[in-house]
Amino acid sequence: MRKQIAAANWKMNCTLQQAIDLIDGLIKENISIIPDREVVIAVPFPYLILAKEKLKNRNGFKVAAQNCYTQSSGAFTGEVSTVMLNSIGIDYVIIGHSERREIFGEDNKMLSQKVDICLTNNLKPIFCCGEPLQIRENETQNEYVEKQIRESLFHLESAQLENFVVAYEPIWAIGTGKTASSQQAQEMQAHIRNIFKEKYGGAIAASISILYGGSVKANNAKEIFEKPDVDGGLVGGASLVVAEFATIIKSLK
Ligand SMILES: O=C[C@H](O)COP(=O)(O)O
Repeated sequence: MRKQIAAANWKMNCTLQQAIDLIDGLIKENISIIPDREVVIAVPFPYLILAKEKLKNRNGFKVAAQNCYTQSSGAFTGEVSTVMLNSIGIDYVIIGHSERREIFGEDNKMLSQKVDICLTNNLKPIFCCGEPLQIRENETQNEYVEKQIRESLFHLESAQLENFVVAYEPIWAIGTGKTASSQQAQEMQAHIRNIFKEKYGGAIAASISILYGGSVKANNAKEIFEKPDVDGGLVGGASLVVAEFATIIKSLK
């Protein structure tokens, strides 16, 4: 079911004490989450159980991992599997964040395997896509994003796309303070929905939550989120400040 989602991606930030303060601070805000909305907190692996425990009685709050490996278990030193994440009650996994693609060389094929293993182990992927600056300047961003989606997701059956979340994150807008305009976000997100419509039909396309990510802040979230194909945001820097993220949650439509 399509939901409006405010997702925090803490990335590789926070000591244990900072993580505790951040989650407690959010809880203290006492924001009530209505049924068709969700708040997802993607924390570093060491804090997953803590986040899960603290948020377990909070309606609408979900916990996400920021990555997973392609295999369920075995000799893969340093990796974390979706079987493990499922066993501690994690709800979502961010797949294919541009930092994973760029810094760790994750390609569309590997990401298709990560999506598969998430779905096998009852974890919902938040599948990230988005173009670098040069592609935007060449005006080939629509083809670029379509290729990312086609190569990583088009092998899925329609039923596997229930509860699926996509995050469009133009790389030139991540952590730069340079946000895509709400119009640019809407145009791309309508395009993404149309890609799913052509492959899977209108009902499936309409059921997918498509988030925007890239310098979402308290002062621009409302304008971006009110666009018809923007179902909330994947928020980096601003999710590390309680008051900022609380305002972003309240900006969901
Ligand atoms: O996952 C979040 C995105 O990379 C956006 O990060 P940002 O809000 O710091 O630009």
